[in-house]
Amino acid sequence: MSDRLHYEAGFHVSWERFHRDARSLAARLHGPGQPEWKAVVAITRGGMVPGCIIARELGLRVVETISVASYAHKDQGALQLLKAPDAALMGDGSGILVVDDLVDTGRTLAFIRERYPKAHLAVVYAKPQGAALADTYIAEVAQDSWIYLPWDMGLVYVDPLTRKGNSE
Ligand SMILES: O=P(O)(O)OC[C@H]1O[C@H](OP(=O)(O)OP(=O)(O)O)[C@H](O)[C@@H]1O
Ligand SMILES: O=c1[nH]c(=O)c2nc[nH]c2[nH]1
Ligand SMILES: [Mg+2]
Repeated sequence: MSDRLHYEAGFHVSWERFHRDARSLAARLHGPGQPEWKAVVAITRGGMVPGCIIARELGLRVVETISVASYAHKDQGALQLLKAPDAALMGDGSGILVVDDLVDTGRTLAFIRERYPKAHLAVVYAKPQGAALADTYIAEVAQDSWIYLPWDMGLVYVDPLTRKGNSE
């Protein structure tokens, strides 16, 4: 059963909105005062979509991935690195833009921060519990809301509020 069933509300994000918000994130990471970014590192899988949009906006051709999995089974709370980015590229994270779609509890970003303390951690959406772990984010979403991302949804028929006006 998915975690999302335990959330009070839903925050549904269309492709158009996600693209706009990811572009806003890119704009915040660009310009005076911002470092010359060496690379975008997307946290798979959700970070690959904003990672692509940001790399395009900022003209960055070096794009890496990091894959982190949570294992609730044996060791609850433990995260495991399934795929590390290139160590020579990463160093301590200086000049590296790590991108994810969202931060919720903050466990994923805390794991990344521990390994790459100087990296810039950028996410599109942040829930209050994990927001402080992100260096930059675009919109805050309530902790009790499940964020429905466009690649997890499809178009469906919705019943009208009333049957009035329909011939039987
Ligand atoms: O702040 P946290 O509580 O750690 O949660 C945030 C992470 O959870 C989701 O990824 P998930 O691990 O579900 O994998 P996915 O990106 O492959 O969907 C989301 O994309 C973030 O990476
Ligand atoms: O699609 C998602 N929406 C969320 O709100 C969330 N929180 C953790 N992981 C998540 N994935
Ligand atoms: Mg993810």
